[in-house]
Amino acid sequence: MANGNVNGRSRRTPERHQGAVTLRRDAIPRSTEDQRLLDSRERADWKTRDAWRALRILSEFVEGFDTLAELPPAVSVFGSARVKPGTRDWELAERVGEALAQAGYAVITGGGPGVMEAANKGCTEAGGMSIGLGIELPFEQGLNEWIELGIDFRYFFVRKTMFVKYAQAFVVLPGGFGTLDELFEALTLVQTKKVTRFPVVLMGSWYWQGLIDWLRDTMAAEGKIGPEDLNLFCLTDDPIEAVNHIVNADAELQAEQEAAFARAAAAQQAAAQAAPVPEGPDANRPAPRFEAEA
Ligand SMILES: C/C(=C\CNc1ncnc2c1ncn2[C@@H]1O[C@H](COP(=O)(O)O)[C@@H](O)[C@H]1O)CO
Repeated sequence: MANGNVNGRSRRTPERHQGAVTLRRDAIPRSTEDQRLLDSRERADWKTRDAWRALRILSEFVEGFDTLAELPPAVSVFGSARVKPGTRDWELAERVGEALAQAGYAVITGGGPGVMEAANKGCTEAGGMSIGLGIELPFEQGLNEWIELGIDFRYFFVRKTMFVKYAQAFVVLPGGFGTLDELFEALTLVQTKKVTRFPVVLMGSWYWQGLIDWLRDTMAAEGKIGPEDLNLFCLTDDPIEAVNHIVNADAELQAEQEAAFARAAAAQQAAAQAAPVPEGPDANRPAPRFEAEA
C-alpha cells in the first residue's frame, strides 16, 4: 500500500508489485501470478502461455540468485503472519531475531507481518541484516518496515528455494498452514538428503508439543516415518539455545567439509605419485643417468 493524503486524512492506496512493476488501483489484476499458473485449465493457448511463464519463472530465479549470492551466513525464520505485538509469540520471535543477529547471522523471513515482522525487528535493532522474501498475494500489504533487503516473488516455489539455499538453518515459531508447509518442506528435504545437515529448530513448546507427540505416537508408530526422523528437528523455547544449536551444527559441518577436502587432496596426491611415468619427451622428467654417473 502507498500512503496518500486526502482532505487532511491519510489514505492507503492499494498497490501490487510484480517484479519491477508497481500497479495501483484499477491496474491491479484480480488474481495473482501463482493463481493464473495453477488455476489455468483452458487448452487453447495453454502451450504458448505456459512456455512464456517458464521464462518469467526463470527470470525470478535469476533475480533471486543474483540478489542473494553475497549474503552473510543467514537463518530463515518462519511463523504466523497473524500474531500481534505484545503477545508471547511476538516476543519470542523478536528475541530470536536479536540472538541470531548477535551471533552474526542475517535473518531471512517472508517479509510479512506477525512473526516475520517481529524476527526482522529483533534482528535489525540488534544491528543484524534483515531480509524479506515477500510473495504476491491477493491482499498484499507490502514488506514490513524492518526489512533492509527485500525481494517480491510471484511464485511461491521460487521463493521457497531461496529460503533453503541461502540459509544455514530454519527456526520455526508457532504458525498456520504457511508455517507448516515451510516446516515440512525443510524436513522432507533433510529426510531425503536433498540437503545435508540442515538444523531445524522448533520454538514454542506450548504450540508444538502436541504435534511432536502425534509425530512420535502416530506417524512414527505406524511406520510412516522412521524413528530417526524424529531427530531431524529440535525443540526449545530459549533463543540462546536455538542459536547455539545452529552454531554447533555449522561448526560440525565445516569440520566435516575440511576433513573431506583434506582426504580428497591426499588421495589426489597419492594418485599422482603412483601414476606411471609417461613415455616420450617430458620436461619434468629427470634426464637419464648413465651407469658411470651412479
Ligand atoms: C495473513 C496475513 C498476511 C499474509 N502475508 C504474508 N506475507 C508474507 N509471507 C506470508 C504471508 N502469509 C503467509 N506467509 C508465509 O507463510 C508463513 C506464515 O503462514 P501462516 O499460515 O500465517 O503460518 C510465513 O513464514 C511466510 O513465509 C494477514 O495479516
